[in-house]
Amino acid sequence: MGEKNNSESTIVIKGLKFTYPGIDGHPPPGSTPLIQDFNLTLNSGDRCLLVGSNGAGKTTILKILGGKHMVEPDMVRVLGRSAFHDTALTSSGDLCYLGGEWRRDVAFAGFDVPIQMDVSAEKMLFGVGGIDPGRREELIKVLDVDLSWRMHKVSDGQRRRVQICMGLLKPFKVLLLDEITVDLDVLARADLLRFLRKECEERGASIIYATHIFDGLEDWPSNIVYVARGRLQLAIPMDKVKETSNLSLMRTVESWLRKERDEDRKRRKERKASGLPEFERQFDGSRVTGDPAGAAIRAVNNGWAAGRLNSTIAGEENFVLSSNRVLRQ
Ligand SMILES: Nc1ncnc2c1ncn2[C@@H]1O[C@H](COP(=O)(O)OP(=O)(O)OP(=O)(O)O)[C@@H](O)[C@H]1O
Repeated sequence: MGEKNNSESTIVIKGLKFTYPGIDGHPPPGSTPLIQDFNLTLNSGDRCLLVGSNGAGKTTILKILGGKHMVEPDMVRVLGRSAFHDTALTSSGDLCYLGGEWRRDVAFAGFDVPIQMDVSAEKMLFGVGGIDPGRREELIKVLDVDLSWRMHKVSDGQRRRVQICMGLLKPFKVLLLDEITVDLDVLARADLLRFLRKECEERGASIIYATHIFDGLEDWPSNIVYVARGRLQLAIPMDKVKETSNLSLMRTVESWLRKERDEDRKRRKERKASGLPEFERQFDGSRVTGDPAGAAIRAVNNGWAAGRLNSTIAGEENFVLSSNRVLRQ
């Protein structure tokens, strides 16, 4: 973890920089990168908790690591290879990403399977070839899956259990989890976390887990990584966190986020006072992030685009301003 870089390193991020492309497929000219100056090394066996406020860039980082966004090959190495360019990393199951669109479909070794069709859990879990039967049995037990469940008739949490079970069938070397345990009941979550811990301790797998739910996580991570505004703020072993703070994990993270929010507010106030736009990442000609509704309204008021705005966009996350309307992403 941190600057250590040895033969056991499973993830090496060096000077990562990333900007989402605009509507023309290219980063908007002059835009500030969303992710910048990001360096991190993770070693075999690390269980890393990725924390940060909404919009900090956690999903973006996990997707880059999962090979879903292209970056220069030297910026991100997973198991010594470029996750985006080396598709064998995911198809072999060595690199596994569970999150995002995966919540709707099951992504298994590069294939997406709709999760709501009329199919039994058994068919899903036994329909995949080349799986160690012992591992499958263990996962079915850990996630307490009833093989007779019909996927279109089960609850969200039951469906999620089958999904997670599918996702973990192949013995991954690097696992990226993006807030996937939200629907699980306390028992399922605890058992899954125990299983994942064992995978790291016994097989030397590495896991990065992005979550806002700290319940039951107190003793799970070996490291914690805190990201704010796409920049790495902290990457430390959990022992260090415990040494420096006697607060619970949740309270510790809460204190970091409060400090960040107060600093953000102060910065915005200062920018406003000096006549600069309140939000740094606002209308850039094609895309609005940050406070999109506010920035979009300001952009339109300033004559940058003829907008079709109404109250329904307030509070939404992402907009593209086209020449005559605001499109929600
Ligand atoms: N496809 C996209 N195009 C443009 N900007 C995007 C896109 N996806 C996300 N963003 C922006 O990137 C920033 C980081 O988003 P990201 O989803 O990585 O944050 P996060 O830390 O995972 O947030 P949360 O905790 O809410 O899930 C946000 O400001 C968001 O608006």
